[in-house]
Amino acid sequence: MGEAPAFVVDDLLQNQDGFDSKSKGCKITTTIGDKTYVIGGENDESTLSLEVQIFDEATGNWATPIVLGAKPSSCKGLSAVSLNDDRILIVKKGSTPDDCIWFLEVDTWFVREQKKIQGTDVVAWSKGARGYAEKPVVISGPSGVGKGTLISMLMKEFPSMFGFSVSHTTRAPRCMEKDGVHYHFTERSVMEKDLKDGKFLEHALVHGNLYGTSIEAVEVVTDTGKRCILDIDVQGARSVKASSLEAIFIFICPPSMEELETRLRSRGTETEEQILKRLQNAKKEMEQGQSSGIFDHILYNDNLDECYESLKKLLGLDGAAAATLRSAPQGIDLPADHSVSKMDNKIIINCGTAELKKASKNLIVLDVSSLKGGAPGRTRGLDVYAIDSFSDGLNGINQPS
Ligand SMILES: Nc1nc2c(ncn2[C@@H]2O[C@H](COP(=O)(O)OP(=O)(O)O)[C@@H](O)[C@H]2O)c(=O)[nH]1
Ligand SMILES: Nc1ncnc2c1ncn2[C@@H]1O[C@H](COP(=O)(O)OP(=O)(O)O)[C@@H](O)[C@H]1O
Repeated sequence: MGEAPAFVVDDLLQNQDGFDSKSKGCKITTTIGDKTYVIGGENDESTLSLEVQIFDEATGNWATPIVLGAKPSSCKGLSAVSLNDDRILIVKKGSTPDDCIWFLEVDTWFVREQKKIQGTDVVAWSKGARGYAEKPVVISGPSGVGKGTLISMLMKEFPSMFGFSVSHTTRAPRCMEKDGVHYHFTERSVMEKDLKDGKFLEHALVHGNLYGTSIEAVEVVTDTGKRCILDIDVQGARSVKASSLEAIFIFICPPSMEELETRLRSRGTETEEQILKRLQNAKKEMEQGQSSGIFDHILYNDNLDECYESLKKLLGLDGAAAATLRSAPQGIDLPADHSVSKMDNKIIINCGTAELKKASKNLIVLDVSSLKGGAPGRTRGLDVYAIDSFSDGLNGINQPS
């Protein structure tokens, strides 16, 4: 339990209507229900770190929660607004355009689940990203069915469109596999610690080894504007389905178990013992893949070229527009000097800069009505535009520039 900073107690005694966050010194407080979240901590003279403490009004106690997700870097100041009582939108002052909007999730589905697992207070950071990235693609299927082959074909034909989520695994590398490219080959103790620290979107024990998708593995792909491909087993697909990562789920089936065995053996990467284990697990995976309701599409990989064409078709890549280059998602350019308020689903950022005033655009609006995703991972769907507060008033909000 933490010590209550004196000024925060003062703040807690005052109530403001409408705008629910207050700042004092280097910290900001936001009250949701019985709990007040105190965000910020002095780093040095000019920067703040984003520590989190919780004051529970019902018990009068202070708590330092477990903080999941990649934490925002230090900044020069903060503004905060609570959204839907389950997350706090944070605007970091004086930060780069792609790093100024963050969400501290305090009661989202993910946080509630983590609270149950950890048995204590949990909050989770999620970085805000403008616009939408196309849904990630989850590909599952038994060992040797051709998942890797199909994914390689897709990445070769559409290198600017797809990026591979590089998983962590405790299994040993095969002779052609490169660390950081095919997998992050990891010591079991290291991976277990990272799992405990909440760095993974999902993980599973497969064929006797740990495999997992780190949050970062998905984010590094999505941040480049590419569509993320995950090659994971059925257990992992189930976890992703339950998470905030909205994805397309595809299960690949072999034409027969005999053919699956032939492919596994001819690949020549496993020992006899490993092959037998994979074949045994394949039966279970086939049953789950076809009956669990997780998968949106089931493809049969009999003839490779035909299966690849079907895969492209269901990803919308069979037309002329298929090779269109995707651009990276844009950041949000906020000046250091600004104040923040809230109106329904719109966050109004008043930018007092001379440059913006000259251009008659001194209010920036963040429309948060269509947020998608969230911890673990990015919060997408932020719509951002500038308006002229003097001539349009706030009625001008519906005039995106
Ligand atoms: N849950 C989960 N499964 C994974 C992950 N990465 C790989 N797998 C699955 O682990 C299984 C074994 O993969 P691998 O050792 O590369 O063997 P292969 O499938 O025979 O090529 C496959 O079903 C993969 O889809 C991951 O990050 N999470
Ligand atoms: N349709 C297919 N017909 C014949 N061989 C295939 C086909 N698809 C993949 N293969 C071969 O089967 C083996 C296993 O494929 P791979 O992509 O490594 O499977 P997975 O990633 O699902 O374990 C590889 O040697 C690959 O070249």
